[in-house]
Amino acid sequence: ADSQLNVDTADDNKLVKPKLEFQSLLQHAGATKDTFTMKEVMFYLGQYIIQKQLYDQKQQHIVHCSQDALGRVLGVDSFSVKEPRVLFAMITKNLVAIKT
Ligand SMILES: COc1nc(N(C)C)ncc1-n1nc2c(c1C(C)C)[C@H](c1ccc(C#N)cc1)N(c1cc(Cl)c[nH]c1=O)C2=O
Repeated sequence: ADSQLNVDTADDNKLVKPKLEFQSLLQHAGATKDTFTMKEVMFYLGQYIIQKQLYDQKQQHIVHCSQDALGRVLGVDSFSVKEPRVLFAMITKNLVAIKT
């Protein structure tokens, strides 16, 4: 099944399909389609975080999302943008690799 294919976060030619709640979050950030490259996913999520000012005013690499759909989707109350492995692990749980 598709969800068994591991989402290749490095290969920007691979397309991924966000699961339902994640899809609506990306649309909130301006996305108008339902399949993305990983770079596009990170771009829209980044826009979402900046637009909703979810970052910590003091330590701006910390994102607080416990009161936001982002926290429900990623399954954490906060995270640091400086931890790529942790970030990609949380995000890829919400994506399905598209067979191409
Ligand atoms: C709080 O963050 C920031 N705050 C500020 N202020 C001035 C307050 N300026 C820049 C950033 N910032 N730094 C990084 C990112 C951002 C914005 C776009 C959220 C992106 C990023 C991080 C997390 C997600 C998710 N969910 C999506 C994209 N990012 C990335 C991290 C990784 Cl691992 C891959 N690609 C990225 O763009 C960074 O390193």
